[in-house]
Amino acid sequence: MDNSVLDTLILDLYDIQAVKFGTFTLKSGLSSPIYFDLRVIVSQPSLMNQVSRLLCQRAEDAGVKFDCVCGVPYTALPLATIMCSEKGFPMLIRRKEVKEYGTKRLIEGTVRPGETCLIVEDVVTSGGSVLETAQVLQREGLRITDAVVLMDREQGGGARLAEDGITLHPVISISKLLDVLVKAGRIDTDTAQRVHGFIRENNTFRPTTENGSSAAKRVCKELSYTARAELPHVHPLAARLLRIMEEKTTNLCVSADVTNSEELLHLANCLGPKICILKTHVDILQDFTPSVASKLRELADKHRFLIFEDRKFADIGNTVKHQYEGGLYQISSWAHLINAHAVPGPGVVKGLGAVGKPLGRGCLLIAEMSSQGSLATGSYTQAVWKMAEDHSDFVFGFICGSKISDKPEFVHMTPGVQMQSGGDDLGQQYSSPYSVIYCKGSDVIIVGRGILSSSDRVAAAEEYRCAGWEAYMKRLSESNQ
Ligand SMILES: O=c1ccn([C@@H]2O[C@H](COP(=O)(O)O)[C@@H](O)[C@H]2O)c(=O)[nH]1
Repeated sequence: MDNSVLDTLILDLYDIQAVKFGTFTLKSGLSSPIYFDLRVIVSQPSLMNQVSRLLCQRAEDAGVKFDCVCGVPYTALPLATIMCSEKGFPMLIRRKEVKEYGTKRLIEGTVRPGETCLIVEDVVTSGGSVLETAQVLQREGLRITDAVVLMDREQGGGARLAEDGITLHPVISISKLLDVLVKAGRIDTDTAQRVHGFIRENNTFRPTTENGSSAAKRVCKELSYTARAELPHVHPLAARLLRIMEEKTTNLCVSADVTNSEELLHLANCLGPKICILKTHVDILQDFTPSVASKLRELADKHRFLIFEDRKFADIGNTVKHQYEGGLYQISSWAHLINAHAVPGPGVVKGLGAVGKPLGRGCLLIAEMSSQGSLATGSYTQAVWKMAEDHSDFVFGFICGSKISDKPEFVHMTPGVQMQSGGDDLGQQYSSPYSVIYCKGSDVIIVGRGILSSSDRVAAAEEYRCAGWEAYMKRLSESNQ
């Protein structure tokens, strides 16, 4: 890339106040001696064209191969548009909010699962915005390997993205920017030193190591479900589930969210051959009786699936013991597995375990949720992972959006699955089976309305079974090549 072109661009950016020096409070609360506001370039058509050309050139010089382009909303959207218009690349648009009507899609444009999408961004600090967009695209089955960015603040974004297999290609680094501005006399060396110091002291990157480092995930060879069932420390119920999955070639859990017992039993009988787990919300049944539970158990034996009562226990140990064992539903007497929130602390697992362990039951911890704005992220998810590790005699897996533990004994189950990504009016967010199993490394897809709202539920379940299984086979064969 021609240095004089970059130097002129840097000076132009400074002159239109796209880069400012002083004291600025960032979104994170940090006080920064430098601030970028690249939004102002939308009013400078020739600069927009130049930046877009340089972004294309950066990708080209790095030999990046891609099929389509997506800009991180909002500043990079017009940049991506110009790149695509100039070079004839197909473009995708990421929505930040799901529409409340129409298709409810998060990505507009023609998505072809398996294709590679190049991400375009204006400024990268921690890499968080690029990752967020990458995750939405991955949920649609796209591969994300590279991102081009106009300005890298050199605060760890590149390293963070590399952990997720994304190479960052910056047109300008902050060091280069400071050099050019000092040489041109736009700022003095003290200002440049202050910024250098701030950047050094505020690196946002902390390598993830123990709980689900994606870098580690990629280098590990993957074990088949059967091989995992044979591991010495695997929970007996996890082993049973993994064997069922391999024998029936299914990683589909159907979420039987119906309100009538007859319909529930009918579903269990006709979808039984296609599924490894039937998930219930027993408290939405209008007519539950203990005989419904016994009939469900008979069907589970007949078709070889496990029953998962999605009760999401979240109280102190003593209370959850009663909720699990007693009351109207006597869940522990018929559900092979249950789940719990980690919010109350380890007491919730201890209480449930006191009831479930003697019966050979198992528990999943809710590490992440599929709903928009979920608070179960980041350090909370890590704490859940730790709680599972500490109680692996009862907890054998997670409800999560993607694989969070590298331990093959743990089973990862993901709700919010439909063939088309998007969501509902109440915040549910959907990813495809391919994205959940192949891209995100989860083990089981949990599908409710994707199947229940079909006029032919058996055919729909077969479609999901095939999609989930094929994604698993592809992941397995590629990881063992
Ligand atoms: O994070 C979560 C945890 C649980 N669920 C449950 O899964 C199903 C999803 O139903 P769809 O019709 O496929 O949306 C439902 O029973 C939820 O309670 C979840 O969606 N997300």
